[in-house]
Amino acid sequence: MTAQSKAALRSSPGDAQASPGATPQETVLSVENVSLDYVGEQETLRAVDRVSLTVRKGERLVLLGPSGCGKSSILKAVAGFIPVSEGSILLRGRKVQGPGPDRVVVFQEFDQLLPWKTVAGNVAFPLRLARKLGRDEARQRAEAALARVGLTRALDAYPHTLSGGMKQRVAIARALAMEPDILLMDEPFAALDALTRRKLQADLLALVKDIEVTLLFVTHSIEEAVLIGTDLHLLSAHPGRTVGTFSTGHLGFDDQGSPAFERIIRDVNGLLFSHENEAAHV
Ligand SMILES: Nc1ncnc2c1ncn2[C@@H]1O[C@H](COP(=O)(O)OP(=O)(O)OP(=O)(O)O)[C@@H](O)[C@H]1O
Repeated sequence: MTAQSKAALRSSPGDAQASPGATPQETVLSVENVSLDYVGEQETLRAVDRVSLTVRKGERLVLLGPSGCGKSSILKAVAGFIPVSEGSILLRGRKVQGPGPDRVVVFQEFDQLLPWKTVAGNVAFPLRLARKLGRDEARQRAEAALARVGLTRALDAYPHTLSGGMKQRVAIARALAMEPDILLMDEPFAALDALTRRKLQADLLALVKDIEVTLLFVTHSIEEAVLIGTDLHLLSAHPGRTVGTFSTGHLGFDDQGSPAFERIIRDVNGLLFSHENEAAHV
C-alpha cells in the first residue's frame, strides 16, 4: 500500500476529522458496535459483527464488501426493518426502533413502485401519507422532485410503461421528495445495463451534491463506491466485520483512470481480498 493511500485510509471507522478551523459537521447517523443476527429454528446466524460507523451531514458513506457480508442487513437495521442484537443505532442522537419517514430506502428492484399509481402519484403518495401534505402541495413537491431527475414528461405515465432506469429515477425522486435525514440506497443501479448505470451514477452524484443529501449506499462495485462515496466502509466476508475505511470525497468522474483513482481501487481491492485485514488498522 502506498503512503498516500495509507494516509487516505483511516485508522478506525467513523473518525472523519474536520479540517482545522472548519465547523464540525453534525452527526446524522451513528452505528455503535452493532451486531445483527438472524434467528432461525435450528440456529442463529450472525450476519454482522460489532460494526461501528458515523455519517455526518452531507457525507456519502458507501458500504462495500463481498456478497453475504451483511451490507444490506446494516442498511435494513438503519431503516428500522430489523432489530440489532448488540449495540445501538442512533439517528440524530435518537435510538432507531423502527422505520420512519426520516429514513427512506431506494432498493435495486424495479418493482418498488405502486403499479396502479402514475409516476407523479407514486412520488406524491408517501408525501400525503407520511408527511401529511395536502393533495396540491404533495403534487407540486412531486413534480419538482421529478423535474430534478429529468422525468417531467413522464408525470402521468404508469410504471409498466417505463424503462428500468426511469423506474429507478422515480424511486430516487420519491425518496428525495420526502427530504429524509438520510437516504439509504441498496445497490440501486445493480440491475441496470452499463450505460444506464453510468448515467444514473453521474446524475445521482450531481443531485446529491447539489442538495447536500446525506447518503448511506450499498454496492458490490469498487468503482461505483469510489465515484459515489465521500467515504468507504469495507466489510470482511461473512460475518461482516470492519476491515478498513477510506476517504474518497476528493475523487470523482473526472479522476477515473488517474493514478490516484487507480491507486484507491487497487488498495480497496487488496484489502477486501487480502487475508491480512489487520493492515487496515495500523
Ligand atoms: N432474512 C434473513 N434470514 C436469514 N438469513 C439472512 C436473512 N437476510 C440475510 N441473511 C443472511 O445474512 C447474511 C448477510 O446478508 P446480506 O444480504 O446482509 O449481505 P450482503 O452483503 O448485502 O449480500 P449481497 O451483496 O449478496 O446482497 C447472509 O449470510 C445472508 O444469507
